[in-house]
Amino acid sequence: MKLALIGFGQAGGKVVDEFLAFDDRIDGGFIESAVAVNSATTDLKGLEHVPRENRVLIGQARVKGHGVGADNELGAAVAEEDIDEIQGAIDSIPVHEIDAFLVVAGMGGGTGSGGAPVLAKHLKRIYTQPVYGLGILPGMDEGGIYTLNAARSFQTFVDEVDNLLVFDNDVWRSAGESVEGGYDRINREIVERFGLLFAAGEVEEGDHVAESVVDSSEIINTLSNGISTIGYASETVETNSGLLSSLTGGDDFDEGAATNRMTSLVRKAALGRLTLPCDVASADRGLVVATGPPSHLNRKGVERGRQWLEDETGSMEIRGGDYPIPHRDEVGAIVLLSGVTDVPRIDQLQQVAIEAQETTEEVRATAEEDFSSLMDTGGELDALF
Ligand SMILES: Nc1nc2c(ncn2[C@@H]2O[C@H](COP(=O)(O)OP(=O)(O)OP(=O)(O)O)[C@@H](O)[C@H]2O)c(=O)[nH]1
Repeated sequence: MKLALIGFGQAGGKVVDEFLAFDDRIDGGFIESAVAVNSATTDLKGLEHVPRENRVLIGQARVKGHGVGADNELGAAVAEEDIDEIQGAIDSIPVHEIDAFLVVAGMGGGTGSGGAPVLAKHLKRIYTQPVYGLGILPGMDEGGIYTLNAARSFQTFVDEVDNLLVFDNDVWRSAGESVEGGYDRINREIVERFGLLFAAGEVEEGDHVAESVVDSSEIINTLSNGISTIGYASETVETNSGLLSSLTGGDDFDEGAATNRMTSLVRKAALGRLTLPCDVASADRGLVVATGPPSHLNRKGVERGRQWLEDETGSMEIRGGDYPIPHRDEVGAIVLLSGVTDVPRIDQLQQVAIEAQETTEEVRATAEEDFSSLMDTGGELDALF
């Protein structure tokens, strides 16, 4: 499906940059336009693939290009104040050509965490296309302010978008990895999963169209509301595209083995590491996509995988299809789980938000008490004079 990508904040911009590189690499054609929005000049300068004219600096009047320093209320305020600047870049997007907007942001910082929900609300008010979010959760060891920002803005972002796709940095960290090196690898993992999903809905005529190819309406119908997570599993295969194969006129492809392989890849994808770990059974809808060289994609395998997911989730809304990618030596299964509700990390974030709210109320109540006793003392003092 064709997307307009908008990266908000540093993480958002970097991930959008990586999406552009990925789309180019797989010849996916799923990105119509890409925009990056930030309150920090250096972050915008560091991007490689987002066109310069599509990089928007906001909040100049307040923070002079230095970022909002993890203050997500300020992030939201500068996004609201400079929404016209952002709209100026969006005006260059041929919106009638796109199937959806995707707003990408790290939930732990200030600019993206505060600004992404503001932008999503604005887009929904103006356009009829669905507006999806891709929210990146902070690692647990990043410090309280990051968790608190994520806890505060997560629900707002969910409420403003048609669906929030979630990636939890914490689950994808590797021990001993440098932060920067870690993000480069993590960003590749992000774009491979979400990119393959969106590219799946963008198979054009002449692109080896199989009967059961996934189309964008199936992705849109799966992403109906709430939050989503993605699982992915792949296996290297012999593509037999070499000289021997062209001489013998084909390969000794084993249909039964391909069916079993696909069924087990679907299970591995759903039960392995998800972008946001959750109880698979709590999903409301799902989509199974088989990717890889057309000769290795078989309908029975996808169908069995789809039925298995139906049993696991008890949902009647599990869709399935192919995304043929010629010249790839990997067969893979993408499992999109949407409307998931049993998510320990989100429960934990909600708890943090509740505690923060209670602390704020306690602080306010104590301040009010102190103030009124000060006033009483003031009254007594007045009486003395
Ligand atoms: N996956 C991933 N996460 C990142 C990356 N860079 C930062 N993050 C995460 O994003 C959060 C910080 O958000 P940023 O995007 O850096 O902050 P910002 O929105 O630019 O806001 P300010 O810097 O406060 O103005 C942290 O929780 C990091 O874990 C990245 O390249 N990839």
